[in-house]
Amino acid sequence: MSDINCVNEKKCMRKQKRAQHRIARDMNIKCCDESTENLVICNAGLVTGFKREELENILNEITKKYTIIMPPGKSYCFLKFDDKIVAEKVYQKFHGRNVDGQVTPIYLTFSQSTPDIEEEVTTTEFPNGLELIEEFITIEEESRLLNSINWDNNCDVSSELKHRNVKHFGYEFRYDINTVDPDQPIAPIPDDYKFLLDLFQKNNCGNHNYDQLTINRYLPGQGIPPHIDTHSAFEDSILSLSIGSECVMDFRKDNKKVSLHLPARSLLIMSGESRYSWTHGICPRQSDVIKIDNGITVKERGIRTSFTFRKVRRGDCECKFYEYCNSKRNEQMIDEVLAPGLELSYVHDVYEEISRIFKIGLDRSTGLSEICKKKSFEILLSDCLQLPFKTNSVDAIISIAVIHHLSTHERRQNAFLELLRVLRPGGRCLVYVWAKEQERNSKKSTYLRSNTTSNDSGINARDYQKLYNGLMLPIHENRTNFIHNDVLVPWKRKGGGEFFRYYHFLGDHRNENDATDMR
Ligand SMILES: O=C(O)CCC(=O)C(=O)O
Ligand SMILES: [Fe+2]
Repeated sequence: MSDINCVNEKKCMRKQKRAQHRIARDMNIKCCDESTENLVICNAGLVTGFKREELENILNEITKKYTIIMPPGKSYCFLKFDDKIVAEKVYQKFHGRNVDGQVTPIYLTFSQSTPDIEEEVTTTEFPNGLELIEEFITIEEESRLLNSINWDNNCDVSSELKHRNVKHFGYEFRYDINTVDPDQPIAPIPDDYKFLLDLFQKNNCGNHNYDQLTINRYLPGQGIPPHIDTHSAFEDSILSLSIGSECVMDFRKDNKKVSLHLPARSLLIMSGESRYSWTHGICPRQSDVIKIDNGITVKERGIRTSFTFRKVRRGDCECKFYEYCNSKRNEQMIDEVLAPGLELSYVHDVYEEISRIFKIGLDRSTGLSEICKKKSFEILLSDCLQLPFKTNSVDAIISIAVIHHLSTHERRQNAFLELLRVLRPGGRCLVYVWAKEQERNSKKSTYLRSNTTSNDSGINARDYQKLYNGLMLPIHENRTNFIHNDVLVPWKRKGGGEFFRYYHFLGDHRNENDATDMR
């Protein structure tokens, strides 16, 4: 320990609160003011350069029995002790104080749990289904390909993204919605590139009828965020030919990371597990560390151009990697056993919690009903699956923003049936739900238009998954297109922090339609 110096208490609390919200959002871990056997160091982690050994030295002064969990890429870390008395001791001794290895005081908070993750392990073993063919094309072919691209030609479907330039052939891959429209072909893959398609066939490079090509050009310092190419957009087997310069591409799954050196003229084949459940990305750096025969070295990056060939999918993805799949597979993961718990935690509890801000309401939430009662409004506490009305007894019903909170097709259908049951013959009903599609006649909805920050990162919501009873749900990025049918939508609180509400977006024309499916 060096220079024990307790800092301003208010500042400590402010930092603590901010970190608590971040940890709840990132890890779904609730921090608390009462003591538990878990602690979070809010502002020191692998990203801030905090070393496990330094932390061990500090903790060893108090106890030898603890577990340190340092999530990769995070500026905080977790400590687990055998009992809360020890955790309290550690809190008292270190919260708001300077410790060795950190330039600023560290802030601690208790938490209800610790993440169930291991640290990132770098391996050299290729993910299943990943293959790299070096010298796939000749130097002459490489320069022919490079010369064939005219980046100033705006006739092609091209765009200058924040991170790189791209051109598309066959179909446009829309980075804002992470998908292609299979019904809107664009200029086909140019004849100049047909020799590549023949080479793929000759070398048995996965799916042979590639009909979509994206050319990416990366300047030194540019990259592509980690992502999985949208399952519903493309078939299995995605090929990427590197030309002009080499680079290192990182593959990640769970806590595993594989950094793969892609030499110029090499062909990368991603299929099966590596295509469906590992992310791939290129870190925006000026240079890469690569292995050579007699050790490792640093290679400055040049301009790398990649030709990515894919086959546009028609119909649903049938992969077995459900938790990464945006085709209607998410739906299958939510069954009648999980549904009530999911809706309780991520719909009803949220509305109970926020009911204070509503002025009127007719709801399942006791909080909202209380407010109405106090204002002398007529109010019924009820569940949309069991309406407290006689059959054929109601003239008109308005159901606003309710049915999209039910998490299975059957439950949504039952809600519609329940509305129909109570409605008298000739009665009228208006149902209002969130739609998956947010564009009409190529015009974006107000919801999308009110987004002030562009989202051309190529990252899709899948990158923000949240674990619930073994169920993975993507966290939606507000004011962007809905990529998945089942998501958690964050509700930002004015004072910081957020609630997550479960939503099922209806109306995706390729998926079920809960209302019209009823016969
Ligand atoms: O540049 C590459 O090799 C990969 C490009 C890519 O992953 C993509 O466009 O989805
Ligand atoms: Fe990709």
